[in-house]
Amino acid sequence: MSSILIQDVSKTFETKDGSVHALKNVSLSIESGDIYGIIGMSGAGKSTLVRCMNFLEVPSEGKVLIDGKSLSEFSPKELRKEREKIGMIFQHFNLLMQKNVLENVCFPLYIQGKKKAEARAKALELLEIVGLADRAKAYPAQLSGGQKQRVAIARALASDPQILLCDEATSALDPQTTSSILELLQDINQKFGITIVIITHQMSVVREICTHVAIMKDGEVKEQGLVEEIFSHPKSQVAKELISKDSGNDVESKKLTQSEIQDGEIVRIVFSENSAFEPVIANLILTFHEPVNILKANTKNVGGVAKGEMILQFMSDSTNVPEMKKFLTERGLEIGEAN
Ligand SMILES: Nc1ncnc2c1ncn2[C@@H]1O[C@H](COP(=O)(O)OP(=O)(O)OP(=O)(O)O)[C@@H](O)[C@H]1O
Repeated sequence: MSSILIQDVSKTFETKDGSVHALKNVSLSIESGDIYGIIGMSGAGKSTLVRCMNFLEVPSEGKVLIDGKSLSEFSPKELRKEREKIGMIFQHFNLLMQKNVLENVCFPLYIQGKKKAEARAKALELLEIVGLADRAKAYPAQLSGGQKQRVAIARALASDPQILLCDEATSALDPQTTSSILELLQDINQKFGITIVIITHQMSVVREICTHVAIMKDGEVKEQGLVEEIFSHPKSQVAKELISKDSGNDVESKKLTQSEIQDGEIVRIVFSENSAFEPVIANLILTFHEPVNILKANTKNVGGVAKGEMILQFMSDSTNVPEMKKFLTERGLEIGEAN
């Protein structure tokens, strides 16, 4: 397992049209075993940041430390060795189209100096792990996008990496295939303890598997922390925007018109990491035998638990409101005033 520490990293590209400040004083701490999401819109600096993590891009300023060792202090030979610890997968898979699946996975093993038989045995083991052992003889052109990404993952695992960097690895895939690739990445993280960094522009990818997230805009990290915490209490404007654009809303945001709103008390409830794993609102209604208006709901399924917020309105003549609020707080929901 390996940790990555990014300290005050800036990266400036000099172009004929002037300087491009792709990263501005970025600091991140990715712990061993994390699945860490880096999210932001196009041009935010995500790819540049992830390329700095293995020094494919050398920062203009600041340090990158892997397991406490600064990459800038390595000799070119040591850096090559260190890079073997860091696998990478990409949006367009980058497979060798003239080679079959088995030979694609063998390729990094040959570069490490492994003999053909040994390389093939290991490649087959890896293909087994990614669920493609039966396609070893196929060529990339004969595979679906999801299968190609599985081959790329097997190839990335060939050098027994401790870190796997995934640059928009699911962006070219449909939602169902995306989920199956994310499941595979989660499996790999758990089975082999590999630290995974996922670059994406889709919040749904972050909430499906990431433990932590950094939200980038204009070369800066605007917000970072635990995924659950950021989904429950986004602070930055960009986090709020990304969460509201997340197409995976389990409950559609619905605003009732003024005429539909009666004059009962209105509260804002927040589902957080402490919230109960149960259909809380349904149980509230069943327990108190009275209706509750859901004026607005913006909840999402984060790792199987509801996260987000709702605006609720109690019946205007209800005498149960204090007890109903108690019911909600006992289930780990936060209650505040709706504004
Ligand atoms: N080699 C380069 N030379 C000049 N400018 C670059 C270079 N690489 C990246 N940039 C610029 O740096 C900024 C950040 O780019 P980067 O690719 O890191 O963003 P991103 O968030 O990964 O975007 P995308 O999702 O579109 O790939 C952009 O303005 C980009 O044009």
